[in-house]
Amino acid sequence: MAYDFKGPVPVPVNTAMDPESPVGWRIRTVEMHTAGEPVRIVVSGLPPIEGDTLLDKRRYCRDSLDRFRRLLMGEPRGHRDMFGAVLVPADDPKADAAALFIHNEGYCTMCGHASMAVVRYLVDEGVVPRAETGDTEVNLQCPCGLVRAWLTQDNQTRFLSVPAFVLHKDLSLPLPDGRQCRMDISYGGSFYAVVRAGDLGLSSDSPSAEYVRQASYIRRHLSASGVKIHHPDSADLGFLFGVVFADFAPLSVVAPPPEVVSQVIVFADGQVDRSPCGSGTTACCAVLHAAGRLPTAHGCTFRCALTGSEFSGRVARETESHGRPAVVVQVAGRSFYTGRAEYLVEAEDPLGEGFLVQ
Ligand SMILES: O=C(O)[C@H]1NCC[C@@H]1O
Repeated sequence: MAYDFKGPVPVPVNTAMDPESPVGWRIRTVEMHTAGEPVRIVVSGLPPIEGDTLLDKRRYCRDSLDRFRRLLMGEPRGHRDMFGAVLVPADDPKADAAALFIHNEGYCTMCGHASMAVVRYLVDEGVVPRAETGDTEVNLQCPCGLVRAWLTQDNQTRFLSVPAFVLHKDLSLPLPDGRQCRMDISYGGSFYAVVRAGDLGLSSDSPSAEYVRQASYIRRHLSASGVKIHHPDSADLGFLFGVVFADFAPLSVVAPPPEVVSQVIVFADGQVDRSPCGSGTTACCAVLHAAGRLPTAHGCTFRCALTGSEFSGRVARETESHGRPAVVVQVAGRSFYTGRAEYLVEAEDPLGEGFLVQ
C-alpha cells in the first residue's frame, strides 16, 4: 500500500504560514484502527513542532498548537472518542521514528493501540524496510520512552512496553452504599486506576456511559483524597490518565492465573476505548503480577467488554524502575487501514476549529 509520506521526517514544513491560524494548512492523515479503536495518523501538513526532546515537543503542541489537535479530534472531522498519532522526528538515536498521541483532551504519554498501527504504517511505507523473512523490528519513541515492536509477515504487531509497576497498592475506594472497594494505581506508560468492574456494579452489559460516570467518580475521589501520582523519570509522566475496569476475581482470593481478562478502559475526558487498550493491558499485567496472579510468560487474552476485540498480553520479564519492582509487558494485536484524508479549515467557517458536544 503506498501513501504520499516518504522518509523518516514526515512533517513538511510550510513556514510561510501562520501557526496561530488553522486556515490554509492541509493536514494529511492515514486512517487506521486497532481492535476497533481509531488511529488517525498525521503524516504531514502541521506547523513545525519545536522542542529538543519528545516531551518538549509534546509540551509545545499542548501550549502552542492545540488548535490543530482540537480540529483533528473534535467534530465535525472527529468525535469525542477519536484518537490520533502525530509522527515526528525521533531524538532517541535508537528509534526509527517517534509519535505523539492525541485524544479528546490532550496528549497522552503512551498508547499501545496507536503504536501498533504506526508500526504497521512505518513498515508499509518503507520507513523501516520489511524483513524478507520473519518479523520486522521497529523501535518507536513514545513520550514515555522507547517501545520495541515487531511486525509479523501477516501484519500483527507486538510490542514490549516501558517498565510497568504498581505505584499505589490496595487503595480503598468508598462506594455509595457505604462499602469500600480495592483499587490500585498502576503504570503502563500512562497511569491507570485499576478496579474490579463488578465491585462497582458494572458488567459487560452495562452501557458505556455508566463506565464513564464511574471513571469520573474515581478521578474526583482520587483528586480529593490527595493521592500523589508521580513518575521518577519526568514530571510530565505523572498524572492519572484513565481507569481500567477489569473483571478479574478479587485479588485477595487465591485463584489460578486468568486465561481471559475482560475489561473496559475510560481515559482522558470520558473517552471510551474500543480496544482492550495496550497501556491499560500493560498496567493490568503489572497489577496481576504484583499480586502473584500472573506468572512471567503466562499468556493471557485481554478482551474489550464493549466490542469483544482482543489483545494478548504477558509479562515478558521482571525488571526494576528506580529501585521499584517492575515488569516488561508484551502486548500483541492487529491494525487495519480504513482510509486516508486531507483536512482543511475555511476562513469563513465559524466551527472550523472543531468542537465537542457534551
Ligand atoms: O492502547 C492504548 O494504550 C490506548 N488506547 C486509547 C488510550 C490508550 O492510550
